[in-house]
Amino acid sequence: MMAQYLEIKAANPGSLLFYRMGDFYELFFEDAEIAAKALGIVLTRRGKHAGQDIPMCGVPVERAEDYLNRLIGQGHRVAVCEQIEDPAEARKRGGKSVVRREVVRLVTPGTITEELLLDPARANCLLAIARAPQSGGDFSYGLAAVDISTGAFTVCEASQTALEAEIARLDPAEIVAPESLVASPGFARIAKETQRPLTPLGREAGERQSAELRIKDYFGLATLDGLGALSRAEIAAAAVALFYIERTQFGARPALGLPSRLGRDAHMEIDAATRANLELTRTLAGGREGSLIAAIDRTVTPSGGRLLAERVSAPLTDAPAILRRLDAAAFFVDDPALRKNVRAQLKSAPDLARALSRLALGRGGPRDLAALRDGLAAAHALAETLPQSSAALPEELAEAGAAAGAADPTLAARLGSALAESLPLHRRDGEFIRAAYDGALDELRALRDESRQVIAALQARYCDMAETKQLKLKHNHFLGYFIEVPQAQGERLLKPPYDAIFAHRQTMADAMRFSTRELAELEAKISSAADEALAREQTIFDELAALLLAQETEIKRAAHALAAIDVAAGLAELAAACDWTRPLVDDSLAFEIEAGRHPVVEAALRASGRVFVGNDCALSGLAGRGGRIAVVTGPNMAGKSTYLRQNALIAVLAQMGSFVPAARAHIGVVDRLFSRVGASDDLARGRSTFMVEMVETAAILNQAKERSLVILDEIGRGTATFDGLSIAWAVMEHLHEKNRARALFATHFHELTQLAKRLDRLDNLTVRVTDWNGDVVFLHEIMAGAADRSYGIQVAKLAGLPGPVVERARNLLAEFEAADRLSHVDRLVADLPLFTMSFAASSATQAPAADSAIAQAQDDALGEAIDAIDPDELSPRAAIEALYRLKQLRAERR
Ligand SMILES: Nc1ncnc2c1ncn2[C@@H]1O[C@H](COP(=O)(O)OP(=O)(O)OP(=O)(O)O)[C@@H](O)[C@H]1O
Repeated sequence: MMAQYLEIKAANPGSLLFYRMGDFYELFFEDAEIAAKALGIVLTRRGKHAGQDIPMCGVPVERAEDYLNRLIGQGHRVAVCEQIEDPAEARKRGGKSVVRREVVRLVTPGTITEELLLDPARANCLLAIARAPQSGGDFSYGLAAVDISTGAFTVCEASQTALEAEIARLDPAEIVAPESLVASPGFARIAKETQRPLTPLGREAGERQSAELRIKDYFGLATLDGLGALSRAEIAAAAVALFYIERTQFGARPALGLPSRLGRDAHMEIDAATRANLELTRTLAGGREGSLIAAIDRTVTPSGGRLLAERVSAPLTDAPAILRRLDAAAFFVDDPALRKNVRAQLKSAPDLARALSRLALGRGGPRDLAALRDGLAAAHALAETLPQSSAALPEELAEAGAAAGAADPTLAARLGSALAESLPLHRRDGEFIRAAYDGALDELRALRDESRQVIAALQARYCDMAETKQLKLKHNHFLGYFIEVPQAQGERLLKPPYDAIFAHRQTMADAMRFSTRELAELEAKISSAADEALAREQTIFDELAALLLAQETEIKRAAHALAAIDVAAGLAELAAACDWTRPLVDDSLAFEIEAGRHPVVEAALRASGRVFVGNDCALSGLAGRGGRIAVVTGPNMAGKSTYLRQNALIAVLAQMGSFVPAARAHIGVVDRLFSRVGASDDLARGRSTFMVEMVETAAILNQAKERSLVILDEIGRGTATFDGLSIAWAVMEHLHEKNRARALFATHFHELTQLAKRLDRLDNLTVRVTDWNGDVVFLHEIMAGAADRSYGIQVAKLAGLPGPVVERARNLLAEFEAADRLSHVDRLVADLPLFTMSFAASSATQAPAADSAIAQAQDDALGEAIDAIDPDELSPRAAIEALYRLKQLRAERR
């Protein structure tokens, strides 16, 4: 057995091996040590290998999902190895034969389908990445995102700079990529930053020649033309995803939809840092509570919740598409009665897509059939309810309504008549088909049950025959049916004439057990009828599953339609309950918010009986001229960060197709959102607060454009005052002159407000506070102008700093203010050349540090170019071209 174990283990490196032995999955050697620690279960020893004890631990098969869940949650992968023959078969081959076993599945974070292992509110995305060289020496990355639990399959393409943001949008549970890509320095850095499990795949996964073939083969297509114009990188990524799925599922084929392509610019680009800062789908601490999604989620189905999360993560950039979604939400806002009705119907709709996927993988159970029964019934009911509205249905809902009714309406009824009232978890337990559904099954069950009744009646007869009233008929797994009598009676039955009828089976401490030929015959009849009934039920299960899978496309469409209706109705519910308004979204550079609020802070304040003060924001600009920048000054705790974030969130909400928390909002589509908010150390990655801040600021200055929205909170505060002020100053000039993005900039450097004198698209805003008996009172109102002072000392007093410290600080402040820092700044504003001029001068003479940064980038480019060459795949001509390119890169380096 150990030889077999070691062979299977060697064939599945990188995974913990769950080795099936009877009712347990056992783990051995290092696997046992890892699992025992991870699961908190007992580590034992069994036998010896190479003279050493073999560490071992095990988990019962019945509870394996629970343990798998915990292992996957901790980032492990598990190979599940089953017995694939009956132990009796093995015995026939000889006493020492080992039961045949095979790994039937690799369980990895990105390929799970079990309800217990999945988060109902989140998609479980497996992300495959591949890259293809482009003319000019750059690379293009293909990303294929597959959710096996629902069959969703999308592909898109990204440049090196956009790759990180795309990964953050997809929020994968696991990333897979060909080994050669994982080893390349540029990719390795990005992959590490994502902190997601990364699985490198062997050379065959990324082979370009076979990529198209793999996709055609999986989907039974003659050509890929029907999928739209997929790029080479996208085809490669899709093929990598399919390669990995086939490898982990061992022949079982998840019911995947055809890969659908997302245009490069279809979504607002939001990098990982901005997502984290704005707490879109989880808070900085990592939880859902307190995030934007938690504040706006009013959906009533798991798939609706997942679609909403997907939309929050990927706001659209196409104004007509945004309007379509807004129309759907507005329709439900305007018809509260219909909304209520629709939401009530949705509540009874279980997770159609996930149940269907489990069935397709052969992992479904009776409850998945029931989910399809209820889900399809709800879908048909909704398809009938929607058109009953008095107003015309908006396009999105009309399409969803039609899709909801697309699956064969007899399916739900068929399942309804087939399935029993209460259902077991596993199909192997049987008893899930209703009586009178299938004649053959009814007969087998009757045979089994009649024999059981005959047995029950036997007890009285055997009492007479054995001349005792103390005889009982019992059943256990080991003996089957047997007769039990007390010891003294048993002794009697061992003797004639009784021994001719009663055959001794077992002697217990105070009882004896017997059998009879009649009992054995009846037992055989029961068990064969029970076995046959169970087999018949399995056949019926397979027939029902096949019927459902034949309608796979229609059911998936219905599932998606339910989710879309749920999202629209949920957003309408939110808008109505919280008094949100429909934003005006177009292709201008507008950004006009009236009385905007922060959805999460407002909800928190409301919960404690306080009111959020709405604030306006005007950043509109003209194409070619760029948007406006607002510099917000004001005391600590006044509400600057809240104001900055709320405006970014309003843009996200509007572009995902939601109403917004404002009295009025006009937003010209934002194509990239950047935020640098709050300070957070990233010691795990070896970066200080200031370094993180500068890296994120650098990304913004290098990438923001006219259509971007930029939120900068207290840039430069993590270093010495004048360094910080100088950096903040230069950053603002760059934003105004070069990036020209719409931007909000909160700062404690009051000196920066002077810049409004020189930069025409810059406005100063401040948050109103009043001084009441020496204490600061926050009014949270944003108004034009600059703060006269920081009130830092008053806030420190509020926070409970000891009185003498506060007093001393007051005196020091008075002295510092006397030193008159401001007048110095006034001079600066008048004297310093504007950024554009200094920029022109400085780009002529590159600083040495910049030189070395460029050289470093060129080294990287050279390295990447070498990495991209796959000698086995090069034609002679491509080889020559590659050589020229390398020489050229080297020449540039000199
Ligand atoms: N518009 C508002 N209406 C009501 N309360 C608000 C509003 N804005 C902010 N607050 C309250 O003020 C608190 C502080 O806000 P915020 O963190 O935005 O201040 P800040 O000016 O950025 O402070 P600091 O400069 O110290 O970072 C919030 O937690 C919230 O309770």
